[in-house]
Amino acid sequence: MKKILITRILPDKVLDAARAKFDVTVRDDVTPLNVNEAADALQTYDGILPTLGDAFDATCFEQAGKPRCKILANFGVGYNHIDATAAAKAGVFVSNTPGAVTDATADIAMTLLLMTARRASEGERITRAGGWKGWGPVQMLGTHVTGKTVAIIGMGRIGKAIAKRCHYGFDMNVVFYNRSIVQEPGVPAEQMPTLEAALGAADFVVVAVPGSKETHHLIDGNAFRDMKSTGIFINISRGDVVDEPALISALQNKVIHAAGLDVYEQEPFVPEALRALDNVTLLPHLGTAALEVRENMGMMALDNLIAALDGKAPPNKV
Ligand SMILES: NC(=O)C1=CN([C@@H]2O[C@H](COP(=O)(O)OP(=O)(O)OC[C@H]3O[C@@H](n4cnc5c(N)ncnc54)[C@H](OP(=O)(O)O)[C@@H]3O)[C@@H](O)[C@H]2O)C=CC1
Ligand SMILES: O=CC(=O)O
Repeated sequence: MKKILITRILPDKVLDAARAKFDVTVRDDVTPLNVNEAADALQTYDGILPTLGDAFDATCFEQAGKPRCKILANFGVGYNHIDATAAAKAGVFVSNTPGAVTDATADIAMTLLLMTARRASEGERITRAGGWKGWGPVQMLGTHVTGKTVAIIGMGRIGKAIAKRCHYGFDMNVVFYNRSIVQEPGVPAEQMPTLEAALGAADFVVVAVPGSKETHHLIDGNAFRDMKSTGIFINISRGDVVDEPALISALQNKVIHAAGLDVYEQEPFVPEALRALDNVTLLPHLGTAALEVRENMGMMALDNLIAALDGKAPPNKV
């Protein structure tokens, strides 16, 4: 039986399906594999089902030499923790789970957008603490969402699903910035020629690009200065797409109005300065956290792994 490593506990449905085919080791830990552990896994297992943050970087492939492993079947669409070029050189397939994550992640973007605009987490904290003294017409006034302009940065699968929700659900005007021309944004939407133009046009900015060398700190201090001072910033992509200290400074100095975040530069570390701010909504990377979604992601990753260990190209090879 082929030996595989699953680097986090997955839903039972996925683990049962994996155990029916393979000799499975499941790592019972929520911290990512470090470089040494990742290199060791490449030498020990025929296939690996890694996820967020597991350090399959260039150093790990150098360390592993000629690996036993044939595939890194990533659990998730974002694979910025894997050096796909180094993997290809080492003869290791890399696959991901596109599509399985799209709607759930778009829903979390909308959750953040609404919660932040309407000060929902702040209100919840007050209510839970017994601090609500009664309804008042000028109490806890937030930002109205319907009819406003949203700028989507990265108009791929998730960006388009967010655009659909904004346009059809909230009558919002959609503009976007994307690396290449998008022929079919899925809703009436204007592609902006520059990031600056998109940021400047919007009441809400939602970031949905992949993490990569190219997108590292794409959103920096200048980007926040390009936004309206009433603007609300949402990030569901990867933490390091945003310069976090610049975001904190922009919030503290009222360069922008508020922010809603699902991802952070050094997860699970969330800076105290961010946690101290009332005008931010902070979620613990909940984008795909729904059982059916995690099952679908797992089964998709497993299909990729099975294909590669049968000597075929995985269906979702990146
Ligand atoms: N919070 C969470 O739990 C989740 C987060 N994610 C994150 O969301 C990301 C996006 O996923 P998905 O929509 O499926 O990916 P896609 O590949 O479908 O979309 C990414 C889009 O970003 C664009 N893009 C890439 N680089 C740049 C750039 N430098 N400037 C502007 N646009 C750029 C791409 O443009 P082009 O057309 O040129 O390629 C593409 O349209 C994932 O990579 C992952 O990091 C995903 C799932 C859950
Ligand atoms: O962050 C999750 C992913 O699928 O990427």
